[in-house]
Amino acid sequence: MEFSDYVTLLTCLISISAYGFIKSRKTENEEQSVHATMVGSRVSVWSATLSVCSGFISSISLLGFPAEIYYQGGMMLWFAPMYVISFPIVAFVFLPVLYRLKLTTIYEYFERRFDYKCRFVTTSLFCVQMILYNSVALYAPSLAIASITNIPITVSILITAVLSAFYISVGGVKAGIHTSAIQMLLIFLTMTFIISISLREMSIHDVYTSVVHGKRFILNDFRINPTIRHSVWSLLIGGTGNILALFAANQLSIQRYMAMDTLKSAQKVVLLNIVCNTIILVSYVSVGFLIYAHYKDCHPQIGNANELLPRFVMDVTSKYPGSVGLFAAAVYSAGISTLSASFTAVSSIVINDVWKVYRERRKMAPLRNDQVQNAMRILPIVLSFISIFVAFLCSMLQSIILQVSFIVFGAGGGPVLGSFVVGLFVPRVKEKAALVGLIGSIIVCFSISIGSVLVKVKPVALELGQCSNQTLTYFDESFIGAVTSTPLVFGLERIFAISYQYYSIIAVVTNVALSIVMQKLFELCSLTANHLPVSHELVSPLLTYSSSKRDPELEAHRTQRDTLA
Ligand SMILES: O=C(O)CCCC[C@@H]1SC[C@@H]2NC(=O)N[C@@H]21
Repeated sequence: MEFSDYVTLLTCLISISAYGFIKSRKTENEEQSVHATMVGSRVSVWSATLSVCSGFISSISLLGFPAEIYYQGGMMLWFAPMYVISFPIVAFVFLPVLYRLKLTTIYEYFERRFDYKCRFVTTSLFCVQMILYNSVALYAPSLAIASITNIPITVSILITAVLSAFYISVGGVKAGIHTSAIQMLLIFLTMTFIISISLREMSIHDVYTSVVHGKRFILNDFRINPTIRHSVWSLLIGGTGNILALFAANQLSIQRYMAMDTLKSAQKVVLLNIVCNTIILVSYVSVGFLIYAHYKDCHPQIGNANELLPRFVMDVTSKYPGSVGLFAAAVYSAGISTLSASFTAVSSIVINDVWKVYRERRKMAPLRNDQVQNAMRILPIVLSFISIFVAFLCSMLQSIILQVSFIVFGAGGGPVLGSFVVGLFVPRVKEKAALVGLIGSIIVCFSISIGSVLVKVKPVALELGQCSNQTLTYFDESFIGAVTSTPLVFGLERIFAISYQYYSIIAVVTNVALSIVMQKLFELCSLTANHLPVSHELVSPLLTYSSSKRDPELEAHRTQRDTLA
């Protein structure tokens, strides 16, 4: 990186920090309640939309998606129709319940619907999931920065962690929401810049011809084999599961929705995310295709697939002063916005679902505002130390970070989503059965995730170009989904080879099925009396609506009961 790049990088980062700081100072006295400290309040729809969008667009997506397209082709574009299916489900199926119950964290729901044990297991799972995710999210920008500067990756990891903890401890959630909105705009700007600079050296027609010739213009893999990594089905069905796990059952998103004044504005935020996520997805695909077209005659030899985009930016845009710095700022801020948001989410969970509940159960005095505010400043710092440690471990792995994070969300978020679905749609299931369903789905998902490492899937070697005899071996292991490893007992290798996109759906199906079966069993053994009805506000309005249609008397009774209450 040149001097001008360092100036651009620092200017962007300092301006974003200053903006977050000023915004948070301005509103410091506005929000003193425990609720506001943890979820923020009165944020505009656009700020919240951009911040929800940026919540899960860290450097992992920024580096991972274009590399994925470059190595495997454009199938990921099927995420766009998948967003059109999944985000409305979040907005109209899950959000109304969260709003009706005025929850600060989603885990409160599990206690109200089931019991404290269910809340405890889902809370712990969330913390483990986010600590793993944070570590990958910390490693990704550090890797990018290390590959375009002389800064060693270890130093880069430390700087990123300190900056994210700083954002939150200085400004609280509100600063996080405002800075992440600005950071999202910076990401859009940078992607547009990379695309326009690249299109100066090749025409759209050249790019199209190259990707068609290089078999990257793949959009029509309709095979139903679940071991195919990216088929239309794995991306539509499995992708929907992933989006629901991320945007309906993850506190990182929920805390942003709950910062909206009304359900309607929160729903708008979720629906606008279809637009934001589609725009950014189209930019990943365009950049992936541009990278392929640029290197079609001589592909770069890089140590790690995630270094592909930084290398391309260095090769193509470095003649424009400050452009590499702009890219570095976007990658860094993508990382920082996600990290700061997830540090806040985990801190808020530890306070609300562990500390507060512990005191309540011990009949101790409720937490004071100043205690909550101090904890919200200190906890992000503690969490960043833990993440730094795990990120150092990540730097020893040579894994594909995008896939790793989807596995973490699938195995960690899928079971929680499953319990949410059981809670909302299967009123018959009570706490004991729900807990077995939850733990069963965690065991299944973790086993598949760990097992997937054991299975070697047939690699596809692709011609790289005329400049050497290299062959392309990244990312393509499960391209055709043919399992070639030694068969395991009971044909387990087929299960372990299932596309990582399906992990959330597998978790949901396992959780729901197991909960229903166990409930039946418990009822048969009379372990759980099934007489007590579940409060109607804890089940999906869709269910109460349809049951009231069938049973108007029941609904009349409920209305009367609610009026009295
Ligand atoms: O980038 C990350 O931190 C992890 C990967 C998350 C992928 C999801 S898919 C929907 C949303 N849009 C993106 O561009 N990335 C996230």
